[in-house]
Amino acid sequence: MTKNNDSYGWVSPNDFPSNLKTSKRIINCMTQLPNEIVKTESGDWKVSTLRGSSALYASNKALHDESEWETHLVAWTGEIVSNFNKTKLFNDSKDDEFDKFDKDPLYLTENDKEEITSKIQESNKNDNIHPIWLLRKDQHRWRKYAENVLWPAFHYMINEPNDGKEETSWWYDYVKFNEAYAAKIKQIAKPGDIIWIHDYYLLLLPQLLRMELKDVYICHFLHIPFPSSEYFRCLPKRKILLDGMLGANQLGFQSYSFARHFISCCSRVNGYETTPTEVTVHSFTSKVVALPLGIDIKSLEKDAFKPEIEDKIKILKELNKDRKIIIGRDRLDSVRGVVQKLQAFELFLDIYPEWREKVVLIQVSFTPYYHSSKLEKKVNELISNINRKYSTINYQPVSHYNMRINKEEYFALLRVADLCLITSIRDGMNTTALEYIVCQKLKCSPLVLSEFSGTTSVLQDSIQVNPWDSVGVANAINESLLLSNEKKSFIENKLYKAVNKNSNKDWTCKVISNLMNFMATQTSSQGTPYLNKPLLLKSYETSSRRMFLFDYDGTLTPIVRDPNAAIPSIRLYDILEGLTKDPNNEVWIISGRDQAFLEKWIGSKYPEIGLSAEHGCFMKKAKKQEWINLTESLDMSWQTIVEEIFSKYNEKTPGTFTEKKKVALTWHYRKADPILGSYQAEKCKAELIEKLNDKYDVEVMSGKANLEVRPKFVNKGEIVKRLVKCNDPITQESKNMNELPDFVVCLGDDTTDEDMFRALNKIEDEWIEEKREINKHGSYGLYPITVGPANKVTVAKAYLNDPNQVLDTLGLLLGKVSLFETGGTVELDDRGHLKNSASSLLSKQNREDYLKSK
Ligand SMILES: O=P(O)(O)OC[C@H]1O[C@H](O[C@H]2O[C@H](CO)[C@@H](O)[C@H](O)[C@H]2O)[C@H](O)[C@@H](O)[C@@H]1O
Repeated sequence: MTKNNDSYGWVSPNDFPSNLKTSKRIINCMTQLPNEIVKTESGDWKVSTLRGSSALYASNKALHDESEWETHLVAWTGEIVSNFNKTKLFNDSKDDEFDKFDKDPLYLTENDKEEITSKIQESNKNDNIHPIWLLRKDQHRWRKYAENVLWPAFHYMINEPNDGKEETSWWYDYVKFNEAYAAKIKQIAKPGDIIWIHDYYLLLLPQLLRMELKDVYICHFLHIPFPSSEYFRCLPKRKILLDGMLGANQLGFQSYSFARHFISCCSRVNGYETTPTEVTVHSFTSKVVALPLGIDIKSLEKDAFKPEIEDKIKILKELNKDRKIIIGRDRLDSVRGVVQKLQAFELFLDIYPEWREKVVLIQVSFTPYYHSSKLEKKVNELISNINRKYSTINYQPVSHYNMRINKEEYFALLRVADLCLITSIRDGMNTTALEYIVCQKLKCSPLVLSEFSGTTSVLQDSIQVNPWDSVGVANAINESLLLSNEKKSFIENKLYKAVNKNSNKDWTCKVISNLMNFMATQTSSQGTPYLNKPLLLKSYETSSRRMFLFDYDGTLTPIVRDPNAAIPSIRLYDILEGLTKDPNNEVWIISGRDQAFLEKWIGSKYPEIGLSAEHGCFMKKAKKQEWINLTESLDMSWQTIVEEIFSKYNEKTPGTFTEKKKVALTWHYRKADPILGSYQAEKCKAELIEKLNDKYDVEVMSGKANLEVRPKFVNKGEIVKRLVKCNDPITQESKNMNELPDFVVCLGDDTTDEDMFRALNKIEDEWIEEKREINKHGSYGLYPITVGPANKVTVAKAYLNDPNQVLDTLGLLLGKVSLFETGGTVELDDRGHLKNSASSLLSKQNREDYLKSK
């Protein structure tokens, strides 16, 4: 299918910054295809155009038809409707995992899928459409987490307290939904692609993609509001959701106030480093931008000013005689403020009697499938009241059309109106408001717009109201209807210019060019990615000589104020027990702690664990009693000098103390006043360096609210090197090829742990140089992983946020934790069952039986 070749005014792939690779392709990921798929009674597949989200689909279409970008669309099919069994497809019946009774015609053959795909491509005149098939019996399940949890919270509504069971099953489906997109995109993505993800159904997708794809540019755009951190923090999955979004290089919002809330959540909820326009997590920076969505003005003007519309306008005028027409068009859900609108309109007629019989409100509503009958009842009651109160024999103040009206009637209403009233209590972008402004370019009627709508960021010159202030809204209606023609056209002019300046095409171009400009400033599109846990799991399952090299404080246990209180949790013991039980696992703890601490809390309980104390000064092999001192022959006279300096600072700084180990000495200032503590630490460090550096072979290290001094001769990296490469870490006798580990997980949080990661990276480089064979997952199975905080510079290849996530990850390897708890990722079959799971296999069998029986 060919392009129009009207690339004028489009951002061009040739403008891509020269330091960046481009494939000249954009992969758009949307919640649903722009089509409805129906199986008719004759058994044919019918594909028709879906109503709604027109601005979004228009953006993809124009990119494909007019620009130089090769544009792809990845989207879910939506609920496939079978006319035989409509109710069944949409009912909420419990979907039993085994699909025992699932014999409905939703079983699609590969031929069915091909036929539907080609009909979709034909209907959109676009060959690059890639449907996502998720063919479970209860097709509605894929929407539930997004619509029952995210949507309300993002619109400042919190659900009733609940036991969380239902929400957990919705969450599993949400993860799977995102996962299905990731799997499809992985099949089609190429280096240099822009992957543009839309909206709140796909908040996990950016991170899922970043874990697996290299050299792609990911942007996400949220079409609904983003709430303040006080609301967002109520979501149990708040941290995973933010991390999911932060896999994107650029995050777009409808207005800066939404962007600001997002940034504040990143810093308040996840503790990340932020600026007013950026969030940085493990050296990876996401740009946060406010780019309000625009509409397709050209095609709207063409449609809204067609001759057929004039006839409809005439009829509307005749019906309403010389009365002023106020128009409202809203989805009937709790955030559109229809109740507030009706209350304000009633008040308007109460306090401005001169307008009675002279003004009508034509309210067009459509009830979404998730409608609340309570709301519908309230709206109907209010309308009856107003009409009862103010109707006359030839006048009815409110006409309510609760239906989807056709396009022509909609445009006629927007054009004939004397006022448009939008009182939403929260929305992202109200396209009715934008369309109204375009339709009013000749008549210039005013727009009264809620200040809680994201649309105000574009329509700054509209007459803005607080929908909660009925008197204020009533007054605004009166004043707007009394505006002089001159004033009206002055305002309309400004508003029209604002809408025109931000067309759908402008919005599309701005999202892309902002992303490109930002990427040009970044040295790498990657940063340190979040740990790819499914890959780690696969690698674990297919390896047989595994090593686990753990730092202790801040990695296996959270940092606490008192070093003596940082003792292992029951959960940690349970995990260490599981790991050591497997004869294929060798476990080491490589810590700054002294022997006594490690012996007491680890060695005495798990003699199978090897221990390294005081940053490599001492070692104790698994199942051995004796500790080996690697620093035996060294001069230790520096200890007295260090102790003296530390005690001087202890006296000067309340709350500080010295931890004296056998070799290393640590000065702790966590309990001191934070500002004084850091200040004294800097001075103390300088003094130590001055007194020690030339004379002794020791290192002064800044740790977590501490200063440590230990011999330079050994460090944690040296220990890692010996453990991985040698049969005996003391004699350093090398391992044979077939003795080398095929899986090494090395976890640490502190600067001293970077030595371990560096050592592991060096081993990997050597193995690459030696052209050693890689495993079937494309690596040597070496995993240097850093554990928060997010702002540190690291040489690790992946990150986890905190010790809790460390235990989750280890629990995953031991089969104690589900992948869903960790935010993905899982492989699915085309029905959304876990691939190769019992339910997937049974479902497949049922499908085959069903097809045979036909
Ligand atoms: O190598 P590690 O196992 O990470 O040990 C490093 C140091 O950890 C301990 O201090 C740190 O953790 C304490 C408990 O959470 C905390 O109170 C303190 O502020 C941290 O600096 C330990 O006391 C040191 O001996 C270790 O060298």
